[in-house]
Amino acid sequence: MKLIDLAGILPVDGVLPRDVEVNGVSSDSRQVTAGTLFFAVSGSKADGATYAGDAAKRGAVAIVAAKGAGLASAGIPVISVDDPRLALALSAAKFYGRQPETMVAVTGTSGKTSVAAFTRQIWKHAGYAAASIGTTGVVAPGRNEYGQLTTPDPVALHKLLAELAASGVTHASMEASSHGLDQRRLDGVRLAAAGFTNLGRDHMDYHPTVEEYHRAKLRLFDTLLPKGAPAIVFADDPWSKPTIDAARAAGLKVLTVGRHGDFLSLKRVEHERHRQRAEIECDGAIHEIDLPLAGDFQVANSLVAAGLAIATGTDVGKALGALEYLEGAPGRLDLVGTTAAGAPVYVDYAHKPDALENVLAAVRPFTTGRVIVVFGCGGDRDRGKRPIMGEIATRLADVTIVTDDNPRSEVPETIRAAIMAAAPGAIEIGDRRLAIQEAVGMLHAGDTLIVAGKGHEEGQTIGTETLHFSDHEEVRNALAGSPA
Ligand SMILES: CC(=O)N[C@H]1[C@@H](OP(=O)(O)OP(=O)(O)OC[C@H]2O[C@@H](n3ccc(=O)[nH]c3=O)[C@H](O)[C@@H]2O)O[C@H](CO)[C@@H](O)[C@@H]1O[C@H](C)C(=O)N[C@@H](C)C(=O)N[C@H](CCC(=O)O)C(=O)O
Ligand SMILES: Nc1ncnc2c1ncn2[C@@H]1O[C@H](COP(=O)(O)OP(=O)(O)OP(=O)(O)O)[C@@H](O)[C@H]1O
Ligand SMILES: N[C@H](CCC[C@H](N)C(=O)O)C(=O)O
Ligand SMILES: [Mg+2]
Repeated sequence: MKLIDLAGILPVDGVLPRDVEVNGVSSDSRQVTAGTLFFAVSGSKADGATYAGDAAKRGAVAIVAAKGAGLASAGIPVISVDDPRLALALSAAKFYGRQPETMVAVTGTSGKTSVAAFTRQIWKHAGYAAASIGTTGVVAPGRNEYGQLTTPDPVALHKLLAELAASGVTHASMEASSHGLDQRRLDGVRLAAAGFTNLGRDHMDYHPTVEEYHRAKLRLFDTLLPKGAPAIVFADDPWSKPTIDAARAAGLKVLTVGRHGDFLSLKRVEHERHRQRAEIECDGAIHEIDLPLAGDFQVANSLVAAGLAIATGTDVGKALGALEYLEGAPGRLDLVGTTAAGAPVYVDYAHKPDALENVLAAVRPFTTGRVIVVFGCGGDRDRGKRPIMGEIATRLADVTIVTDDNPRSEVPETIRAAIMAAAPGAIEIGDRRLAIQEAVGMLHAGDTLIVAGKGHEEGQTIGTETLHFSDHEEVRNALAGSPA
């Protein structure tokens, strides 16, 4: 790519000859090689401007920096912009070029991974080559990779989108995290539609208030979606109305789903143990769907996913019919096994209050005995959620075992103590393996066990070390060793 190709994005004129070759874009000086355009962004730990000299030494062709960054001494040309993160996202989109023709994104506190996975499955069922991108990684035809971030950084994202498009993927669904939206990671993505699931307490270590957290999520609707594009909004959440209002004000075509939904209206749900029967009305016609997943929230996620698929051209009957074949995203109310007496054990990714509340409520209807929960809270994350989750667990479960999640740099006992302070009667077992064994050993016929917080994760981070750890493996081992 020539520098001039970025003319619509960056004020390149007069900085360098127009035909200078740019052979890469990066915001990480460590990734810079000869010919890379380096973007100095200010982050949570460092200011990229500090690394301008490093980038220059490694052969950067120029530096894109915030106005007033004062990089005159870097020794290479500096292009000043208002928003270097935005400039990076748009430049990465331009540099890598191709994206799947139909891209959708979903945001919300809970359900993003599930909705992205369901949308991919619906499209696949309808015959499209489809991909999903999110917390559990990238899934596409012939591709299944573990990922680091829920919303990848724009350079990695656009490289991936170009690869997917080149491999024939026409439809892709992705998660839009509040960090990703705030940090402009999605700004260069050409979105056809977007979805909203719900809003609850999350990432209070990053967003100062829940209103600001909501505003970050709203960028998807009021800034990123083109006017007139469909916004699929779950209608039964306390934050649905402000989201609908904002999407309408932004000139979007708002399609609501759920019990209060107009586009896909949920008329009735009958719970069975590991499945549920739902009656969904669309355009005056009732569709009876046998959903092979447990949990009210999975009905909500299925409706948002079906809404996204239908709004981007999938036939209604095909989209709703595909719900009968859905597989849950790994580690989301994931039935790992049952005891000999038939008590189910689920691994679930609930690591925030609303998710924990939902998952515990979801299993109650089919639990004739006790609901038992094993969970902890991650270190170096929002401390405020710890007592809230302790209260929810003891209110909704019959037996609560408080254990370690990813303690990271914090003292595990301190994290547990903060949960225990609001969890009267809870049992404390720091070692997650022992906690799972103990819980499985307690199960009688009719009981349900939820091991919450780590879902699909394959490691446990203690200090700076991540050791292999899988709730799925631990549950299977405990079930194999359990007598009853
Ligand atoms: C707090 C946060 O969101 N951090 C993300 C952010 O980093 P940052 O911009 O704050 O970077 P920084 O470390 O302060 O450095 C500033 C700049 O200096 C650059 N630098 C740094 C060192 C150097 O030698 N040279 C150099 O150029 C860095 O590359 C960066 O551009 O941008 C980076 C690139 O995109 C991300 O990798 C990084 O994610 C960190 C690892 C992270 O843990 N993020 C989590 C909190 C996150 O984003 N989570 C969300 C939501 C999860 C969910 O609930 O689903 C997600 O989307 O995954
Ligand atoms: N629609 C929903 N409403 C409430 N809780 C939900 C919903 N969907 C999922 N959950 C709960 O949240 C957990 C995470 O679900 P999922 O991974 O789909 O959401 P996410 O938004 O991608 O979360 P994260 O931001 O942690 O990646 C599930 O394991 C379940 O406990
Ligand atoms: N994307 C989230 C995942 C949290 C998962 C939980 N197991 C924890 O470690 O707190 C985060 O990094 O905050
Ligand atoms: Mg996710």
